[in-house]
Amino acid sequence: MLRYLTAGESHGPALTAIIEGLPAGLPLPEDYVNRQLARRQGGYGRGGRMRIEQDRVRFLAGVRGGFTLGSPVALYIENRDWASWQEIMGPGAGARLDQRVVTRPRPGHADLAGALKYGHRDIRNVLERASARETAARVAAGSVARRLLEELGIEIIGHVVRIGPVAVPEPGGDEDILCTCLAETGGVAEREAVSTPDLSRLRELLDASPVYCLHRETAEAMMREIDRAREAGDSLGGIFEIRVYGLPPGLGSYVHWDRRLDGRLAGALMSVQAIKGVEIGLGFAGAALPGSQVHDEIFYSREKGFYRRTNRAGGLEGGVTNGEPLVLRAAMKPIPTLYKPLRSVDLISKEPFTASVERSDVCAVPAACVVGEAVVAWEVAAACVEKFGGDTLQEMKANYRRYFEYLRREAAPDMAGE
Ligand SMILES: Cc1cc2nc3c(=O)[nH]c(=O)nc-3n(C[C@H](O)[C@H](O)[C@H](O)COP(=O)(O)O)c2cc1C
Ligand SMILES: C=C(O[C@@H]1CC(C(=O)O)=C[C@@H](OP(=O)(O)O)[C@H]1O)C(=O)O
Repeated sequence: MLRYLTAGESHGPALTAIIEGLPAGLPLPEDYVNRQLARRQGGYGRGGRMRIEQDRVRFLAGVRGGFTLGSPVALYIENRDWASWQEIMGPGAGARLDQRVVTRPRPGHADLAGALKYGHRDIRNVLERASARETAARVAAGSVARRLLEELGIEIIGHVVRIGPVAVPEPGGDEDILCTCLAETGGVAEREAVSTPDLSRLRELLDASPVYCLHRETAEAMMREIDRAREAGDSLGGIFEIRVYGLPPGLGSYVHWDRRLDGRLAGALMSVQAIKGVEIGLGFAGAALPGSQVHDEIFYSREKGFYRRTNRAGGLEGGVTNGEPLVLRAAMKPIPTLYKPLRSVDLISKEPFTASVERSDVCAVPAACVVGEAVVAWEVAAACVEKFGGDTLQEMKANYRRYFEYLRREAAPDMAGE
């Protein structure tokens, strides 16, 4: 079983995670994880904190000579902002603590609900852990899962499909992803067509840039919208889409509610801070259509085996992967910390106030998309470990190969050479 826990406060010394259940022998360079951490930090619309942090992972346990040992992997990401917060966050926090107590809950954040739940009179005790700073640890853990999936030929790609009122026109189809990459500086890279079987160019583009969207014009309009929100002291949410390619049929199960992969994926995405909706395949649009326009008809040829011409189910039927790419979308609400003040009430004095803000992201949908890729990678890798098991990567790959041989024998005898 693959599992992980994270710990760490936003302005504490560091974030940590412990991962358990990885096979031994998985090549795991720190730089691989660092590339994903850098992608999460980027994206148009982020605030001042991202200029302070330079997230880099350090493996404290479970990795030796660049390979996993089969023992728990402990990882560590330093908070550079800690240097400015030691007096407030450190064990010696004393006199200054009284002056810096936070008693003004922000609507939309965990502040009020968290303070009431845990009996805190200083909202800092809530916001430090509720903060999406924690997603750096989740991306690090998810990158480890992603590395494992790469060994099995499984690819994960995410892209932004909506920022506030600006959405990409319907993507062309399942066959092609048209990708436009935007650097944080606002530079727009060449528009390129990338076909799904050849994902290497797309991966290169995405590695180079954290902000991406299917269409150049739309991406530019999204950035203008973020500028407008910043000038108005407001914030924006949006939607991102995650696709997973190269999956075998048969991950997850219909036999029990908590083994359904659709539920696990939706839960993982929904657990990301500020995510308020998740769709699989057609999702909510399917509710308005007749069944004949929703379900993916099944075809068979001796060369291909069973196949579909459409993928409206988003790669999942009965909570089980059906061999088509996974297509998942998540909706993020606008950032709750606003420069434009919203009304609230002081936790202690009960006096009404309008909030003042020191710094905040205006829009973090591209960053959330990278987090989305990570949590999806985690769930898919967990399902692979369940199905293919193995104490070593070699054993897991051999089990994986045998399963494919079985599928070929059953479904496409010609491909198995029979
Ligand atoms: C990558 C990322 C960055 C975020 N940045 C901020 C931020 O700068 N300010 C803020 O108030 N909320 C930010 N949020 C959202 C809050 O963390 C989130 O709204 C809060 O934890 C409450 O949880 P909920 O929105 O799921 O109810 C961010 C979320 C993500 C995923
Ligand atoms: C630190 C990160 O995001 C933070 C998430 C966050 C929140 O309330 O969720 C609030 C902001 O923190 P601060 O108040 O320190 O600027 C963001 O910068 C990060 O993504 O690494």
